[in-house]
Amino acid sequence: MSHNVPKLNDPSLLKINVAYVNGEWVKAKSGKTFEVFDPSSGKLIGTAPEFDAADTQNAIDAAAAAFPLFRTKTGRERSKLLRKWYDLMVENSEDIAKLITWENGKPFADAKGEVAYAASFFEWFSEEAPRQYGDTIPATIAGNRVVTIKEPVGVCGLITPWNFPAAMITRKIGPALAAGCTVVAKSPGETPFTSLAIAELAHRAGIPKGVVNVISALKNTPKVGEVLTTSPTIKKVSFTGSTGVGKLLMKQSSSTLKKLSFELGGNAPFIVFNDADLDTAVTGAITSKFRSSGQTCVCANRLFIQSGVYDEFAQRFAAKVKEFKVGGGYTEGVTHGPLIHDRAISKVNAHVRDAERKGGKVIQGGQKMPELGPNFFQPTVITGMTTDMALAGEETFGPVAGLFKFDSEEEVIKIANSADVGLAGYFFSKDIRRVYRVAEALEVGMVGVNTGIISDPAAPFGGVKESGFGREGSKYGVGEYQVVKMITYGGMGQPLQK
Ligand SMILES: NC(=O)c1ccc[n+]([C@@H]2O[C@H](COP(=O)([O-])OP(=O)(O)OC[C@H]3O[C@@H](n4cnc5c(N)ncnc54)[C@H](O)[C@@H]3O)[C@@H](O)[C@H]2O)c1
Ligand SMILES: O=CCCC(=O)O
Repeated sequence: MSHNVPKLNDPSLLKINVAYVNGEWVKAKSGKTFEVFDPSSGKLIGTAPEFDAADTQNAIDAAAAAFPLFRTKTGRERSKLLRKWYDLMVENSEDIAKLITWENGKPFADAKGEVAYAASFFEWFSEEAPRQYGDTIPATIAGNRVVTIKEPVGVCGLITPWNFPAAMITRKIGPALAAGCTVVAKSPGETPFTSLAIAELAHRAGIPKGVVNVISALKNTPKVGEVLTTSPTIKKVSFTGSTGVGKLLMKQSSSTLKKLSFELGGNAPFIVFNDADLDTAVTGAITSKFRSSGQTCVCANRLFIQSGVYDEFAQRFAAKVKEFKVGGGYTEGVTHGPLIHDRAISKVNAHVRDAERKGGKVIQGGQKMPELGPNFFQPTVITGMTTDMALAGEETFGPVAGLFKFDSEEEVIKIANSADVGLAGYFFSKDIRRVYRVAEALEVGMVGVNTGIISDPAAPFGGVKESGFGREGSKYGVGEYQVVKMITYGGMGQPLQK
């Protein structure tokens, strides 16, 4: 087989034309399907069912029917199911990674890293499931006793993007199941096959029918989204994607006042102060900016370098970027794959051309790579960036690093915080007082100090401002899928005098 068509150890993990509803593999009632393409070669991978409103409603009904029993399972029982699912993810990691590379394009080594990351959410939440404690609260009213218990919020609608076809869906399903919720997960239209393979592993793990439903749509996505956000049966929507779509989904959800968690777009500042360890800063910038070819919501978008180290940083950073090998994700030695589609290429190209027009200097890359395929772009470094450029105000979501020069700490904090969004921020410094000061001053949900990698199932992931609200992973993750119920026991009498 050509390197573009991976041979799976277990071919039954590739689900063509079917989605997973109520424990069964089903087609769209209309029989309609949509095509999914390999972003490296542009070739067809296969077709997936184009679910419509009625199909989505069936999945919601299945999740609703499964909820009353699933919510009564003990935390330990739910833990065992998640643990089994985790074990199956690990056992099948090679195949899941092949699917990720095929439909997303990221290099196979990165895809394997994503599977480990994705599985780690099942592991983490299998450990959280049995430990969902309430409170005992001293009452103000004599004779009353007050306690709280945590209850699952109900049926959840989950919507995830293509950039982490495995990890975004497990980061939502893991805590939902730990809390005792049942779910309808809409897989991304660009990368449905990874999610569907994970659904097959749910089946094999013995997750009861209807608890996990994974559906697919491309053209019908807005309709499916509307059903998930307006159905009175759905009590919670968790969405990862762009800020624009987040705003629409929030508006739609207002009709039934759902509980919401939104992980939206970012525009991460990445700041290198004169006193930074430059080797660490260059390594951090490489990993933060170019992870998944710049297509992560926490990728550095604006790199602010203090004037004393600007030239040296730029030269060392560009030299590292020059060493990248761009190509198809299965090719040995390839470090960076394609972008997801031609719209992503157009946006990246527009940001580079705009920067050039306004005086920026491309010192590395800067061009499309049609010789490799339609969706490849050279990893790019631009110096002389200014705040009037498109890249400064808008997330590029691609392999372009724009270097801005700054002089003072006050100046850079002001510019960094001028964005409407606030997901991740990074900075590099060896001054302990500055480290505290700047970490506290940045208007973001997550800060990396002297590191470019912050993603960890144990750490709360989420943003502020127009990057959304809610936290995924960590000890806070399950709470997003629970409601706190307060119970007051009246007439309990006063404590006995001893
Ligand atoms: N904060 C995070 O954790 C995070 C993670 C990944 C991506 N993102 C953001 O997502 C963006 C890139 O992804 P994208 O362009 O695919 O985003 P997008 O918002 O267009 O799509 C994300 C998901 O939402 C679905 N969707 C799109 N329109 C919808 C609608 N009307 N109703 C229901 N679902 C709908 C898509 O099918 C996809 O599955 C970037 O802005 C990035 O920062 C954020
Ligand atoms: O792109 C969004 C998620 C990235 C991550 O979890 O590190």
